[in-house]
Amino acid sequence: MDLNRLRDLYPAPFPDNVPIADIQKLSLKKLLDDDPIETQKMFDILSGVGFFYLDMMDHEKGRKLWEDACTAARSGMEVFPHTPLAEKRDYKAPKGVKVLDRGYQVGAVNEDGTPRDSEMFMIPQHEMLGFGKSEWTLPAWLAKHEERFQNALRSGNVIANVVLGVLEKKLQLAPGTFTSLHRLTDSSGDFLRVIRYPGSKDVSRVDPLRFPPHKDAVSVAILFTWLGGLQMIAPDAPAGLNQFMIPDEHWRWIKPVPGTALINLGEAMEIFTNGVLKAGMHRIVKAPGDQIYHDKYSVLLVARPEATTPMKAFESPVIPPLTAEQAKAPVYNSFEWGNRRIQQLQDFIDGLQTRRAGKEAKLERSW
Ligand SMILES: O=C(O)CCC(=O)C(=O)O
Ligand SMILES: [Fe+2]
Repeated sequence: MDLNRLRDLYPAPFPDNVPIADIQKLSLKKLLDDDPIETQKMFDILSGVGFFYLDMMDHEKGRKLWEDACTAARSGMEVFPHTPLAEKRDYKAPKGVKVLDRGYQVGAVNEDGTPRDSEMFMIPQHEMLGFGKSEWTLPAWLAKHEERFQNALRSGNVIANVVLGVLEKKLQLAPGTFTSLHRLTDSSGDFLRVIRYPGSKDVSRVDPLRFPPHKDAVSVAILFTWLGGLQMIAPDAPAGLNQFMIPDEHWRWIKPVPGTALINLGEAMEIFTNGVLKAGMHRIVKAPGDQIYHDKYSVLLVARPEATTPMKAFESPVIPPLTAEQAKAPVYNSFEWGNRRIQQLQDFIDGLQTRRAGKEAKLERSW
């Protein structure tokens, strides 16, 4: 891969003196060919550590998605720093819709009006590709990039369904059990997210946490990122730690690998398989080493279950049946479930802000 063409995405090297996560790289071509060794590896990873790099370079569908992701990141570079905050904030999600599949979001804002930790915009797949009847349109500051977003969304759905197709087979579920719930045309809250984490000028004063520990409230997440900052919990960290209180020593850096996507599952897959598959916990901190001075961009594509899907376990010889206690829990549909999970994370973030500020503090949100 010609990294010279990607200088803008890799402005500084990843340092070699930080503890990195040991993450395997799988071949998209082999997964598409239903290679028994590669599909078994994927299943083992997704029922264990939860993250793998997917080589985008060994199949045409992967090369296409990689290009689309780089292009989406460059759209972010074009619009984020050059669009007034008020205009960005005008791109809102409708009230009550929490699944974060559309709109602009910014956390804390500096005194000079620039985002402190992160800013992001989301593009809803269903509307962006023109499915269903909808009045929805992109705001003016993003409209020029419409075709790029459409391309990335289409490519992302293809790759998510490769992963889901392998998983349903490994779980001895009927063909289509997962893939029929994640069609490109479904109304499901699938989205493209482009995130910018501003670089720091004064590193001594920065709060390292950019995005608190979380699991994604989705089925499959496909992440492209070029600078460090993303971390996962070390596989040998003690079990049962409070998700928000895990000490730094138990986190490992995820080193971005050119030409790959980082794949993890979200909590929907834990529910569908009653815990056989695992959603990887992750957080984002300031980029390591000299990367800290540069703006970091991420491009995330997610697949979610179709909106009316009941969020409960499927039956299969390899999925443990629900205990009597589990069976008592209410079953939400995918849309309700997604809204509740995001609300819970937001409540947590606001609680954290409040504790830090010593007084009631709610992040300003654009929805
Ligand atoms: O920016 C990243 O590396 C990951 C962002 C993330 O975890 C998310 O948007 O859910
Ligand atoms: Fe995430």
